[in-house]
Amino acid sequence: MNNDVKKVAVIGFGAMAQSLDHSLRASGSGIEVSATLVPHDLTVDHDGVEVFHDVAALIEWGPSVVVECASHQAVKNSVPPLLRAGIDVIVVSIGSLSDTALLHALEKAAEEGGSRLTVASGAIGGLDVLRSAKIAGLESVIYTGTKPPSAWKGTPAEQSVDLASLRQRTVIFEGNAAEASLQYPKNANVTAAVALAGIGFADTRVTLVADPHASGNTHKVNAAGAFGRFEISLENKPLPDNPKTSWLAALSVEQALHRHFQRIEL
Ligand SMILES: NC(=O)C1=CN([C@@H]2O[C@H](COP(=O)(O)OP(=O)(O)OC[C@H]3O[C@@H](n4cnc5c(N)ncnc54)[C@H](OP(=O)(O)O)[C@@H]3O)[C@@H](O)[C@H]2O)C=CC1
Ligand SMILES: O=C([O-])CC(=O)C(=O)O
Repeated sequence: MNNDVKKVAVIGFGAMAQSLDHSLRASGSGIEVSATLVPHDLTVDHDGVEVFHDVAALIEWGPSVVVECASHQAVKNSVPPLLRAGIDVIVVSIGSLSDTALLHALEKAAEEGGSRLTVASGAIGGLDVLRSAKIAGLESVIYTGTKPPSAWKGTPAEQSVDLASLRQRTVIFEGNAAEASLQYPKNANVTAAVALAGIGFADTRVTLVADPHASGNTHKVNAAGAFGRFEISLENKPLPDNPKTSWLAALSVEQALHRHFQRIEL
């Protein structure tokens, strides 16, 4: 891998990828999005971004790193061939990794290609603490995620509550991180990040809440283990184009990209 070549491609060009693109252009860092892999025709509102519909064509173009900002399906379909081709990938649709077979396939593809898969921290923090604490043994990890009703549109929550007429804080899901990741692929990637860093998908307890009084996306983690106790709470602002997605998730991808090109990872 030559870290001096900065041919950055993104998978998807929705709210997060566009936020990343604008932020990188404004940063003056010399790192910019130069290509995107999307499933349909798309007009990119400025020059300099090549649009691909086929992962083979993207591989041919020769990205130095690819950032997935799309979907669980994109991780499954597009990331293994990229890794096999020796291209490093940063993923943010982390809930896809609850599929153990996919995780193994990604590891095998990276081994074959001599490439590296990086999991962005996304909209959550404290993952370093969980990773360290896990070594001495974690007893419990509890995640609670709260978003305004509009963020739960198009999810299974609509089957149990009328989101439009909600007047009070309402629990829409209780279960573990494996179930949350599968049932809420656009809202519960953070539970997968917490599970992977900590006690695993089966044992990470998850509560998801729709709250008409919430102004943003709140993520809380409580953990206990041999190391002691840990509590973190984030009040994230959503991206203007997608109430489901926190701005912090886009920023986490941007910092993962900066670290990718650093000789010393700070
Ligand atoms: N780890 C974390 O904390 C977080 C992770 N996420 C993940 O990031 C993803 C992107 O978020 P966001 O940008 O806000 O979502 P958006 O829905 O705004 O954009 C996603 C874009 O990706 C495209 N897309 C979907 N599947 C594929 C595919 N297989 N190949 C190429 N493009 C594809 C979509 O196209 P189309 O519209 O045609 O479907 C859409 O344009 C989410 O779906 C979620 O999985 C989001 C928030 C937090
Ligand atoms: O962006 C967020 O606040 C969390 C999110 O959507 C996810 O974890 O999928």
